[in-house]
Amino acid sequence: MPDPSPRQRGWEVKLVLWMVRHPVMVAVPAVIVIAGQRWGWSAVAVTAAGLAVVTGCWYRGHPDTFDQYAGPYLRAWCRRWSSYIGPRWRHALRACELSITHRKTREEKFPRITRIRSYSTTVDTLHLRIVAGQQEKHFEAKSAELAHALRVQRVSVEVVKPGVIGLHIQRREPFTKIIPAPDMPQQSSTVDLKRVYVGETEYGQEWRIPILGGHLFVAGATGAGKNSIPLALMRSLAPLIRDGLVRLWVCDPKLFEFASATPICYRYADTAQSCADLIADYLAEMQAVQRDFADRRIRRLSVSRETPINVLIVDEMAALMAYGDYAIAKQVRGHLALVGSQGRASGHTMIGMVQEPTKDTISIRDLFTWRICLRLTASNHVDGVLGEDSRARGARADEIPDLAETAGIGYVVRPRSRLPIRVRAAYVDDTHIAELVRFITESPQWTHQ
Ligand SMILES: Nc1ncnc2c1ncn2[C@@H]1O[C@H](COP(=O)(O)OP(=O)(O)OP(=O)(O)O)[C@@H](O)[C@H]1O
Repeated sequence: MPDPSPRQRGWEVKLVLWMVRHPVMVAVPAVIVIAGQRWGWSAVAVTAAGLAVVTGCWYRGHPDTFDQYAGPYLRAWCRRWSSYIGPRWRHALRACELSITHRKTREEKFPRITRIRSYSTTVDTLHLRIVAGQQEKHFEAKSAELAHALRVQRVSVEVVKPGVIGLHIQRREPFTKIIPAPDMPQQSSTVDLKRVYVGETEYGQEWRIPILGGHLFVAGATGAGKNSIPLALMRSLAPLIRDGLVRLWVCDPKLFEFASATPICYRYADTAQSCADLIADYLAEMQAVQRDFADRRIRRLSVSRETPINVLIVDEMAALMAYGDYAIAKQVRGHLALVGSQGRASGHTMIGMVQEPTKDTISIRDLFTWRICLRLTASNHVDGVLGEDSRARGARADEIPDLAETAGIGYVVRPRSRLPIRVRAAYVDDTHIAELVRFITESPQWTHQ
């Protein structure tokens, strides 16, 4: 490597590099000028007006295709030149100490935006080629300051590839409306067990989670809307419950949340002792299935009436595992640890809900494969639920306001990039539960109990 020169790169070289990086910004004016000189300016104006009319008709006439194919690019283009334009962008980065000054030339170097996408009206995704000497941790540490400097609500950070990071910029609250309860599919075969509908993501896409091959942990302060997650799953799985392919084992120590769904539960318990008994039976059933699989040399579950998926829903886990009677808590802790560590392959899935997700209250926290973090009261609980540094990367679950309008809003972490994504569960109220119970119990296939 040569020694750094005290001279800066020439302006004409910078201009050429800018033109190479922004070919569209060079090509469009060039085409307009050439076309204007060749066919006349009125022809250019008529063509431009025609294009605007066609785009307008597409926008108004076919929102589905427009929002999918054209919307993200057009919005991103507008944002590029309105929000992330050079001086404004550089000012924000400089204010947050996210630029690097060359030791000799004193030239400031800024991470360069290589890509912008606006998949929804509320969230922009930027790819940045960072300057040598920077890493994603610098951006994580400054994400709150950067959000203020850009006048947006939240900035999340992910690594895209070496030297390139992604910034996900939430401009305003994406969830201003309640997400309607999931439709109940008519046929079991139409439900993909690896992608069961629960709600929506901040990108305006469906939020789906697997129900087979792991366990689900839902953390949220009181009133955060934890129950909407298992209830939304129950509606999405309705035909499988009806056909005996999914069996629900529900521990409801609060005596309230799932009471109206009792008719469709395979087992239901609402006192500490009966919940402990239910969990003991669930474990015994799991071990019987495992023995049977071992005898028959079965290595993979094929879902059928004989070998259904067993879903154990434990509301308010801390009440059973930490706060209540010592002997019951000890038994429940041991049994749930076995379910958590061994239930995957035999189709024994656990959904645990908790208000205070500390390691002391929920000793088996790490056995859960998928985690959802709704509104929490303490910032240091967020990493405990979603994994190390999740809050720094943008999962600000403790900043979700404690309001009825924000119930069901939370974060999940994208498995590969570990990017926190804001999500909202669909809202299932008493009438939807009654409809679910009727759908299942009034069907001739219902032979569960
Ligand atoms: N997904 C949702 N969308 C909109 N509102 C919701 C949603 N889920 C719940 N709510 C509202 O928030 C209230 C509290 O929800 P819920 O009882 O599920 O919270 P919780 O987290 O289980 O609280 P607790 O632990 O105290 O039982 C509900 O009565 C409902 O009005």
